[in-house]
Amino acid sequence: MEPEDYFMAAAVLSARRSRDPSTQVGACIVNQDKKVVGVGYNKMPNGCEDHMPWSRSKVCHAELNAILNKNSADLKGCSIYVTLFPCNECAKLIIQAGMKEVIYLSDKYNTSPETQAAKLMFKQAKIPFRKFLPKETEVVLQLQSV
Ligand SMILES: Nc1ccn([C@H]2C[C@H](O)[C@@H](COP(=O)(O)O)O2)c(=O)n1
Ligand SMILES: [Zn+2]
Repeated sequence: MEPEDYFMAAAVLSARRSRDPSTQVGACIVNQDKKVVGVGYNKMPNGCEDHMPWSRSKVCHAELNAILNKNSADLKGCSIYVTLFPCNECAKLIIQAGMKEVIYLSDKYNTSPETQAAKLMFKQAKIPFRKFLPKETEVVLQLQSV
């Protein structure tokens, strides 16, 4: 499997863990040695999921969780693979973490103020973003041994 397909597949698989009834988002952070250093998905804060109804305003975004789940000292020069274009709040985190590029699958909220603001900040911070173009369009996982 091509490395980039693997990294986006990791983001897609991570998104499968989200309990968001409407949009499941995954993120996978990769360092300059092409090693995965953090993955995450959108979820309610730890310990809150069973006590509060799902709320968009309280959810921790996939990018935030991937950053907080990092297994390296810092994320400078890393790439982030996301299944949905980052919002303005996540864009700030990505910029401040020193990441070097954003690769996204969906841009379904392209016209929203949050996405427009995120794009403006990435441009000003000179962080390129590009739509993911897969080599393989489908990954089949067999989890049962035969
Ligand atoms: N870059 C993003 C954008 C959104 N999310 C999360 C936040 C919500 O859980 C969901 C969006 O819900 P919708 O407005 O489609 O009902 O996705 C994220 O984690 N990262
Ligand atoms: Zn966000």
